[in-house]
Amino acid sequence: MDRLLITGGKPLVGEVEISGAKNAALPILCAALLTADTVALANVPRLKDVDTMLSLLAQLGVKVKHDGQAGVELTASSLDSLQAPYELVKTMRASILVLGPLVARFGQARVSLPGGCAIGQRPVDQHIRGLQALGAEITIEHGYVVAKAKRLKGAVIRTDMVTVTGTENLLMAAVLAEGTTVLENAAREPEVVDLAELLIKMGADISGHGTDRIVIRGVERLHGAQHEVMPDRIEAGSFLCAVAATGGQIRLGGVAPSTMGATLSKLAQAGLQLEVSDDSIQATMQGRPKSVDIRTHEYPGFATDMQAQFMALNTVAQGTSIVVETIFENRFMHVQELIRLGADIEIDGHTAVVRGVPSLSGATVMATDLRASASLVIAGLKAEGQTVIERIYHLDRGYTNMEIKLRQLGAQIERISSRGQA
Ligand SMILES: CC(=O)N[C@H]1[C@@H](OP(=O)(O)OP(=O)(O)OC[C@H]2O[C@@H](n3ccc(=O)[nH]c3=O)[C@H](O)[C@@H]2O)O[C@H](CO)[C@@H](O)[C@@H]1O
Ligand SMILES: C=C(OP(=O)(O)O)C(=O)O
Repeated sequence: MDRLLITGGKPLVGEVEISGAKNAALPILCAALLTADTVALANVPRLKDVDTMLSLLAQLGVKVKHDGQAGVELTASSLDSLQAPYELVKTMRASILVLGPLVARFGQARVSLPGGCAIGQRPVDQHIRGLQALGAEITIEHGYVVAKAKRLKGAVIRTDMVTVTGTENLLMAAVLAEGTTVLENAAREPEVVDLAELLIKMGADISGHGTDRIVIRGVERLHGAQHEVMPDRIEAGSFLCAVAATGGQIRLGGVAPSTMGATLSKLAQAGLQLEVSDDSIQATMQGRPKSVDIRTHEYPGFATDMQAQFMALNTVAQGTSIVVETIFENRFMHVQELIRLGADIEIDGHTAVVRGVPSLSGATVMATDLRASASLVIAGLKAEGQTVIERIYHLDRGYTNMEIKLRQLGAQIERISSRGQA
C-alpha cells in the first residue's frame, strides 16, 4: 500500500490547475447508459473512482474510449449485462447510480447493495422508494437490488431527506419515464445541476434543477451529446485550506468559484485573502489563521466533504472553534489522527471542539476515508518535521495527482510505493 511522506513547514507558492469534479463525473458517466448514441465527455478527472466506474460500465457492455487525458467517449448501443456486481460496488458506493438509468432504459437491473461505509451507514432506501413510486418492482435478493419495470411512470416523489445521489438516480430514471415526475426536497448541489445540464443536451425535458423541486417531463428516447464536467469544488477548497494553514500565495485555475460560496466565505473569515474571477482564485495567507465555526449542511450550506480539511486548518488557528457534522454519523475519524500530530480536539457526539495550537509535529498517521486523508495532508504540510500518511488509497479515490500538484506549489511531499520506491 502506498504512503505519503511529507516534510512540513514550507509555505505554498505557485499555480495549480483544478481537475473535473469526481461527484459530477460519476453520475454523468452513468447517464451514458440512457442512450444508444455516443456521449463525449471532457474534463473527466483521472481518479480511482472514475476507473472503477469505467470498469463497471465496460463490464455492462458500454464501449469506453479513453484518450488517456480528460476525454472519455461512452457508447451504450447494446449491453451484455444488467448487473453491477458486489466486487465493484463495494469499492465505490456511487456504483448505485447505474440503477436508475438501467431500469429506465432496459426495464431491469440487478445492482449490489453498497453496504456500510466508514463515514456512516448510508442506506439507499430513498433511491429504492423513489423507483418504486415510478412503478418499478423492487426486491432485495442475495444482497442485490433487483428492479423490474415495463416503462416507468412519472410520479411526485418527496424524499425523507435531501440525498445527492438519490436525486441523481431518480432524475436519470425519470427522464425516460412516461409523463411528468416531480422531485421534491431535491438536492441542489452543483453536481446535480451539471448532470441535469448533460441530460438536457441529450434531449431530456428538465426544469427546476438547482432548486429543491425538479420537474421532469419524460421523453421516448435520448440521444448523444458532448459535455464538459464541472470543476471540482472540493479539490479546490482542499488546496485553499492547505495554503490557509501553511501561509503563502497560490493561484488555482479551472475552478468555478460560483459553486464555492460557503467554503470561500469561511476561508475569508479565517483570514485568507481571496481574489476571484469567473474561473480562477488567487489566495494569499499572511500570519496565523483565525478559528472558524463550521456546521455542515446540504448545498448551498457548508459541504460535509470540506469538514475534515477545515478541521485541519482550525487545529493551527488562533482561538477555539466548534465543528458540527450534521450529514454523516461517523465523519470525525480524522480527529484521532490529527491529535497524533499534536492537535487539541474534543468530540461530543456530532460536535468537535478544536482549540488551536501554535504548531503541530510530524508523526505517522493513517488515512481512514477520502476527506480524512486530505485533512492529514494539510496538517502534515503545516507540521514540523516528517509526517507519514498510510492507506492513501483513500486519497487516490478522489484527488488527481495531489502530491504532484502540491510539489508544483513547493511542498516537500513524496509517494512511497508499496515496493519501496518513491
Ligand atoms: C458520489 C457523491 O456524489 N457522493 C457525495 C454524495 O453522497 P450520497 O449521495 O451518498 O449522500 P446523500 O446525500 O445521499 O446522504 C445524505 C444523508 O442521507 C442519508 N440517506 C441517503 C440516501 C438514502 O437513501 N437514505 C439515507 O438515509 C445518508 O446516510 C446521509 O446521512 O453526497 C454527500 C453529501 O453531500 C457527499 O458527502 C458525497 O461526497
Ligand atoms: C464521501 C465522498 O464520496 P463518496 O460518496 O463517493 O463516498 C466524498 O467525495 O467526500
